[in-house]
Amino acid sequence: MQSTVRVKICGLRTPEAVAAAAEAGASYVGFVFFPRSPRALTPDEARALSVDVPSGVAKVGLLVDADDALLDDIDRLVPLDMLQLHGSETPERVAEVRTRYGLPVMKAIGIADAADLSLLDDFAGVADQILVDAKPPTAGALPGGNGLSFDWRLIANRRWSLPWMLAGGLTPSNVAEAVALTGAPQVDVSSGVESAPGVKDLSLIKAFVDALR
Ligand SMILES: O=C(O)c1ccccc1NCC(=O)[C@H](O)[C@H](O)COP(=O)(O)O
Repeated sequence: MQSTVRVKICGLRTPEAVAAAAEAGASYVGFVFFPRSPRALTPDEARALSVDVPSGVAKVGLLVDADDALLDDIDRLVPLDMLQLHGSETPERVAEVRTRYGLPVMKAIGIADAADLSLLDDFAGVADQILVDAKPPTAGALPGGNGLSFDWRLIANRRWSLPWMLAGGLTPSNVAEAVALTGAPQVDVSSGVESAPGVKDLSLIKAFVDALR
């Protein structure tokens, strides 16, 4: 299958994983700045890793309800191309972050059932992209990166007002089906290319991208 689907590999922590993502053909790499995550990086660690990202591959910083102090640190140290806001940020906060840091913002929206779909429209005209992810299973779970899918039929045939990316429980085995069903122009994966939480498997990264080609 020939495909132009753009891929984001999220939660990278080593130069080897960054190289594997770039060599496989990923368009984006994601750095997680959420201390409770097994994939968390400090701004200094992300700065060191960003040197290994080839030009043409966008560096995305993932944050969860971050305050300006953390964002200021990251902005000072890490040459990011996009911010991914993965908490309960409001449209007003998204607009504020976008203006303050001068970077495109991708807002993550968690979907569990049809009632959640209206949230997708709340960020039109505010965010640059929407990341459509599975809603976290419980209040204490990580806000994302749980390897869980939602019912893709909920967004099949949807008309989108913003560029968007599909996430949540994607793997080398199911990503082609997910794209066929939803028409996703872009996909994002973390757990599905790991051998353990926070440990990327280089062959799974390649298999994931190859599954779309
Ligand atoms: O990855 C994390 O640990 C994480 C922590 C807090 C918020 C979001 C997080 N990850 C989100 C992602 O990696 C992706 O954007 C996406 O949700 C895919 O996750 P997965 O289902 O693991 O492929």
